[in-house]
Formats: sequence, structure tokens, C-alpha cells
Amino acid sequence: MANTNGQSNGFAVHVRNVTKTFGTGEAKVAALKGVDFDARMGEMLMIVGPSGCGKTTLLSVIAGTLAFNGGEIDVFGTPLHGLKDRDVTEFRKKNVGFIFQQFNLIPTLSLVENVSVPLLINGVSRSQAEKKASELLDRLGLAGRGNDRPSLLSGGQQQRVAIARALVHDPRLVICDEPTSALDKDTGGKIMELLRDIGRSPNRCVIVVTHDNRVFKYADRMTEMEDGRVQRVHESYSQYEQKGEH
Ligand SMILES: Nc1ncnc2c1ncn2[C@@H]1O[C@H](COP(=O)(O)OP(=O)(O)OP(=O)(O)O)[C@@H](O)[C@H]1O
Repeated sequence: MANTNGQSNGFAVHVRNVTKTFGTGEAKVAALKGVDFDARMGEMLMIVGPSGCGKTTLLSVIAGTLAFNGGEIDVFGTPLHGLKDRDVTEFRKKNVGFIFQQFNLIPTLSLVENVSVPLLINGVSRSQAEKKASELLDRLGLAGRGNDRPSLLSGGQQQRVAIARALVHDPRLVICDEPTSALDKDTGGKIMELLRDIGRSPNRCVIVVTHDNRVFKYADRMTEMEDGRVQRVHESYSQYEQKGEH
């Protein structure tokens, strides 16, 4: 799907016939059995489905943190299947931000230091990185908290710090694994509104894996997985609800 300027015809992520197995012999598990999947620019897409159906595995191969066995994955027109491991790592550092259920903040670092990490990894100077991190924390409602340690914050505040860390290097793809599972309904709703706004910005895309049916309604589109495959794609949450096949 890549064209000459490195964009991919409206697709942020384009996955075809991707397979992934874990283990060997009797312990072999086929986690992805030929997945076709698309995420568009300017959307927040949710991946839903029963436990063990392959959601996190799909997220990991798209993000370039896990190698896959077969098939093709284009991210913003770059074919991950054609890159060496080292180049996948470089691509990920620049283009992907991550948000997890347990926030994964470093407890011994201040909020500003936590948020600076992706910039430091990309070679930005400490003073520049901390300036940008501090500005982003301000924008996310955490002005004046930059020198605090994460343990002083509520769950919702910690998740906002994690969002700042995921966005600070201006990645085009933001990958979220169960971002609201540790949060109450109202806080989770606010976090999803924020993620949806981020996803809807031009040339960006947010992909969320979640079990949390309290937040399904925030999805722009939904992809249902079952047993290592994408079974259905819904153009909106209301379409997902109406089909009622889940
Ligand atoms: N590192 C691993 N080694 C072996 N098997 C694995 C590994 N990671 C995942 N699996 C297996 O691959 C399958 C898909 O797992 P995956 O975590 O992608 O599912 P999931 O849909 O995200 O599940 P959940 O909703 O419970 O997080 C499962 O059978 C799981 O046990």
C-alpha cells in the first residue's frame, strides 16, 4: 500500500495475512492465524474480543515489539516485514507511543523525567526534553506537578502522565493496551475522550485493545477478534451494538 511519499492511502496500519506462533512441538500456540486488519489516519480504533484471541499479540506485532512469522504489516507506508530488526526499533522509537493498563511509570523519577524518556531515547538534549515534557504536562492538567513522584498522583493523573509520555515525541501511532482497566468509570471516560481527540488529529491514529465495555462507546470503529483472526469490523460503536453478535 505504500506510495512514493511514504504515506499509505489513508491507512495508518495495513495488515495482511499475518501469522504468529509461540513455542514449538506440543507447546505450540497459533496466536495469529492469518489476520487482515486496517486502521485509518485520524481515528481511534478499538480491538475487542475474548481473552486469548490474540489482541495483545496483534498490537505487539503492529508496534514492532514482537516479530511475526508471515504476512505483511505496513505502518504509515513503511513495510515492517521488509525491515531489519534494528530498523524496526528505530521506526518504533520515532513513530509509536505506548500506553498500558498499569501506567508503567518509573517510580524513582519525577513526572517530568518520566515524560522526557522517549525524547532522550531519540537523542534530544535533557534540557530540551524536560522543557517539552513540562509543557505537555501543563496541557494535560498537571501544571506545577512536574517534580512530584508518580506515587503522589491518583490513577487518572498517572494515566495522564503516561499519555504525556506516549505523546511527547509526537508519534503518529499511539498503541494502548487496556488503558482504562485500572480506573473508575468517570476517570476512564475522561481518558478515552482524550485518546479519541488524539486519534482524530490529522495523520495520527490511536489503537486501543480493551475488555472494558464501559468505554466501547468512545470508539470511532471497532474490530472484533476471535481465535487468532479478525471476525468483524464495525464502522461505529452503535453498529457494533446493533449487530449484537458478540
Ligand atoms: N509469550 C507467549 N508465549 C506463549 N504463548 C503466548 C505468549 N503470548 C501469548 N501467548 C498465547 O497466545 C494466545 C493469544 O494471546 P494474547 O495475549 O494475544 O490474547 P489476548 O486476546 O490479548 O488475551 P487477553 O484479553 O486475556 O489479554 C493465547 O493463547 C496466549 O496464551
